[in-house]
Amino acid sequence: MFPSSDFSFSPSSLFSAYASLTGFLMLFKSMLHDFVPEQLRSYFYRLFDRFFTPKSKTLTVIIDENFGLNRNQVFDAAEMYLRNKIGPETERLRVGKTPKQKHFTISIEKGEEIVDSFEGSEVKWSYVQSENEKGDKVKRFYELTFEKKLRERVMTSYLTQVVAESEEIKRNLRVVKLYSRDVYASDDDDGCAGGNWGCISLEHPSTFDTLAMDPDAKKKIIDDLERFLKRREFYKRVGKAWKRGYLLYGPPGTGKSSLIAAMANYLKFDVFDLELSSIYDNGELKRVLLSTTNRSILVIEDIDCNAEVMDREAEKEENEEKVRGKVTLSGILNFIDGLWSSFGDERIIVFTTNHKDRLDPALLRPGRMDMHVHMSYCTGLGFRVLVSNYLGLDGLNHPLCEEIERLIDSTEVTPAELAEELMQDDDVDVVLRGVVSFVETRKLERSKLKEKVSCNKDVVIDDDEKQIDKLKKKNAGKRKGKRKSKTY
Ligand SMILES: Nc1ncnc2c1ncn2[C@@H]1O[C@H](COP(=O)(O)OP(=O)(O)OP(=O)(O)O)[C@@H](O)[C@H]1O
Ligand SMILES: [Mg+2]
Repeated sequence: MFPSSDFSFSPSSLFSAYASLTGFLMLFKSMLHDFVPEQLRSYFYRLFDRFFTPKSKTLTVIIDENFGLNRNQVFDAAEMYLRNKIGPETERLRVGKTPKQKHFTISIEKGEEIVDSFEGSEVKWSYVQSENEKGDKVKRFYELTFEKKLRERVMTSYLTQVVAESEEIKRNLRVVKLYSRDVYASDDDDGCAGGNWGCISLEHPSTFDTLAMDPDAKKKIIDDLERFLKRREFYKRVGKAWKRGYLLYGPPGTGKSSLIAAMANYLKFDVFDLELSSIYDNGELKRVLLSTTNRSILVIEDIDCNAEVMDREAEKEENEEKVRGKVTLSGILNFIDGLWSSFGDERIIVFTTNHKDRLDPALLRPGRMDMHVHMSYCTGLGFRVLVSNYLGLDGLNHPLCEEIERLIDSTEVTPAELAEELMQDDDVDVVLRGVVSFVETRKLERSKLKEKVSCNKDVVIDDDEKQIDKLKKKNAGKRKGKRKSKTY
């Protein structure tokens, strides 16, 4: 063992060691200059640099705005990704918005840095903008700096994660479009896919939160949509086109169209609303459908009401001449699961009908429409959603709600009718009394109607009508009186 004092260096010994090393290096350089031919000198200089320049532990990757003649996808992804990573230490930001944008766009200013974490280590982003002598911007790029040991992981996992997250952010910010063949170019049509369709922004406010329907059925639809989105590889593996069909059926005003809007807003998918009566024949149908885009919902409302869509039996009987100039069910089915169905990705097809029983069995065959969703009359639980949306009230907190829920569960009222009632007044008590009288009246009407049907009576029972009238008047009176004296 050496005594510890043998390892200590005095400042003077350090200085003299440094002086001799510097002297040696200068002598080496001058020898190099005098004795080594010029061609070999640069090689020795590089060798010299490599040994004596301190090694950096970090690596910096440059992400240019353009990649060849194209935009660099990683640059665009970084720009989007970093918006959500701006921390309190950032000192300068840029903010902007076009008239059509709903949200502000925030980005970092040149020279600013953003620190992100990846697998427990720091990665540092800085935004650089080079300028020429006149001050014109000539190049924009990001520098991504991280420890060298992370190189493989950053270049694969981290950058993949940046691109994926930026796609998700873009999807959430995207304005959903409603396409129709009846819409022509308007101020609002930027970003329309073109083709045979015009488009406007889908401003429908319906979401799964505002939709009054059985909570289990709602959850089933959301889960189904989620599963569908995640199954790109699955569809490829089993050799099925990546699309999903929903048949929404139920009486008018039960929320079929609202559900479509909720699906579009949830998935951020554009909606292509196809009016079959505007299509001349199967050939045109094919052209029109081929010009729809991926990640979209194709909607054909009231499929049973399209007189031109003949049932298959009738279609078989028609000769070719007659079928030309018509949209046939076969033409549509060919796009659902025939040869033409495999075009495009992430497609959703929705048919709606008020009368499922009138549909051709070919359309109802298992596997054709993947999910049949019954939009039924409002239930007590559905009413709670409406009360919360329209009155901003937790339904359970109002004494009348329990009575209404009970009434609703035992009669047939649509969410549309209840929504209408809930908008009648600003006073919550007045509104809920109105709902009670509306549902009571409906219940009485329904029971009398049923009675008439079951007894096969043609006679309208005067007393019943009077009773309904009386009830209506009484309830209207209740509503007026309520304005003066508040009970709840
Ligand atoms: N389930 C629901 N949840 C919330 N609001 C609803 C619901 N159903 C209907 N409404 C309200 O009623 C209006 C009409 O509903 P919607 O157009 O979705 O019904 P629909 O089933 O498509 O009717 P139709 O068969 O006549 O096309 C909606 O704008 C919404 O305000
Ligand atoms: Mg509808």
